[in-house]
Amino acid sequence: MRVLVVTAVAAEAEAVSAGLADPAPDDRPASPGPLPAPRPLPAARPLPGGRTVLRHVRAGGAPEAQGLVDVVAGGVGPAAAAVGAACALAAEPVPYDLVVSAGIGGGFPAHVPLGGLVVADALTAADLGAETPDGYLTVDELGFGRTVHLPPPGLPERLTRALGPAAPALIAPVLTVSTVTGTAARAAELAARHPRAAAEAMEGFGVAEAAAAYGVPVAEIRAVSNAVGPRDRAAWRIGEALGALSGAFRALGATVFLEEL
Ligand SMILES: O=C(O)c1cccc(C(=O)CC[C@H]2O[C@@H](n3cnc4c(=O)[nH]cnc43)[C@H](O)[C@@H]2O)c1
Repeated sequence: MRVLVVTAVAAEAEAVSAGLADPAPDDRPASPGPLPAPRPLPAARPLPGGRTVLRHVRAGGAPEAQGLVDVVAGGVGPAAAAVGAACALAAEPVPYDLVVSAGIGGGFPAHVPLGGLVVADALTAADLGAETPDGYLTVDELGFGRTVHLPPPGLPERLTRALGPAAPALIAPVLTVSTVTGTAARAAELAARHPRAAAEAMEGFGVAEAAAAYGVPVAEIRAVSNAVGPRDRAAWRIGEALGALSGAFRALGATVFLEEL
């Protein structure tokens, strides 16, 4: 497996990397072993915009057969994320098997608690469309573009199984927004339009657009740092969410990312 993980900010990339580099707990299924600590990509392949790739390689075998997870902080928002993901995809001579959008996110409290994990079964652009006198229209309804990318069938379930009971995750749509929801009215509007959505973040759909352009499957994993609703920055539990993100990638790095998906 060759996996590209795209986060928004460096703190998220470091949390993912820390999880990947951490030994798996004893009660996990036997695996070839944890991915070792990351090393920076060779300077010959820097990414534009000062983006850095953290590379985790499974030791042994020929270079082209090695399991590999690259982690890059692409930037905040769908546009930066799409650029970051596309640059990383373009820089890698051997194609990736999977691109994962990962990071912290807002959770819809009816579905997921703070610190909880969501594995997306749909990566949905929730504000890519037009307001009309008759309501909101998505770009698909307007007749151009798309607003939803889906992971391969069964992948969210396999990822969730690999997370295991220590890091239980909900499988549900994750919304991508360009503006963090900050009012109850906006939260209610999004929930009415996307009743199954469990989380919102700002990058998944952008990462998915880049992955689709390269013909690579996509997934999204979010650790909930705050509730979607009235803005209360003091109530954000960023440390807890980053810890949950590390835990998730600790489990995935020890098992599923080393196998065929
Ligand atoms: O301040 C910090 O220490 C810090 C550490 C890590 C990450 C952050 C971020 O602010 C990351 C921004 C990132 O988080 C996603 N996010 C989180 N909550 C929401 C939300 O309610 N609605 C939308 N997006 C959210 C988003 O993907 C941002 O890119 C700070």
